[in-house]
Amino acid sequence: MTPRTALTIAGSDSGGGAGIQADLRTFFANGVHGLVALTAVTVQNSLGVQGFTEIPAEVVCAQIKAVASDMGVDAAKTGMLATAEIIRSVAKTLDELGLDFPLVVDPVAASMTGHALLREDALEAIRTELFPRATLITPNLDEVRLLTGVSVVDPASQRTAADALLEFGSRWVLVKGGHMTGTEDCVDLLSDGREYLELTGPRYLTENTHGGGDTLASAITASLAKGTSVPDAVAAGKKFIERCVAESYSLGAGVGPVSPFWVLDR
Ligand SMILES: Nc1ncnc2c1ncn2[C@@H]1O[C@H](COP(=O)(O)OP(=O)(O)O)[C@@H](O)[C@H]1O
Ligand SMILES: Cc1ncc(COP(=O)(O)O)c(N)n1
Repeated sequence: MTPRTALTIAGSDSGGGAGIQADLRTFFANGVHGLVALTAVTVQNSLGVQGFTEIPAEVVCAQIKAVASDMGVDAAKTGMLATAEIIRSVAKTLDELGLDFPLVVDPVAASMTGHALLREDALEAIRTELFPRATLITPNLDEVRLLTGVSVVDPASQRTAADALLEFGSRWVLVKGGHMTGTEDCVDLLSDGREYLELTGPRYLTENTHGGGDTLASAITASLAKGTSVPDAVAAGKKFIERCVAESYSLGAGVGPVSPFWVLDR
């Protein structure tokens, strides 16, 4: 049977733990066919990002159009978008395609090692060009602070942040709580402004969470590609990432990747 398709518009991680590498293995693990529009080539390993080169915006858009016109896209996600020009061109291309599929926007600004993955002022372009077109946005707490100025430290400020982010025009927001310190559990808050759903899971004691945000967003995108509702897709994604964090591993001298290998024993 032909599987559903999910498109990732994102950068390559030479270390294989984040970016399109994480997206493709997550799509595979969740039974959807992965399509790719590459935005940038990063030079990175477990210690950080040494640099990146962006792909010309017209080539990014040509990749999207090539797969959409021939194979069809059931859901899409964006990760590292590198420049404001790429962001504006992707938004225009999605409009030209009619955007008749769910879009998950992970507003990736920097790697977890603190290295910029966006040229200056490009986060503002994600906010104005992509958030209004998004079914769901999935910022982490650093991105929440950059986008809204809200520092999330507890459930009340997480809710304030969700409300502030929804003002930017996405249908749903997931405020990820992985970086909330001093909490026993990892709580992500999903909201559309009417419902506020807390997704709570254990916090595993590991430093090896490289690629966690990409893996969560692509697991959600895979479920959306199969026609699942946003709350159910996010709940399934949270369960998936939890297991990937639990089974993460050390590789290199720095931060190791989350791991979807457990699906092979399912
Ligand atoms: N130590 C951990 N144990 C369990 N789940 C985690 C852990 N760290 C992050 N997560 C989960 O992984 C996902 C990614 O979260 P987060 O770390 O906040 O974002 P990002 O990877 O984009 O920085 C979230 O669902 C979060 O709850
Ligand atoms: C190409 C690419 N995309 C995304 C990330 C973010 O992942 P993380 O926050 O785990 O470093 C990354 N490091 N590289």
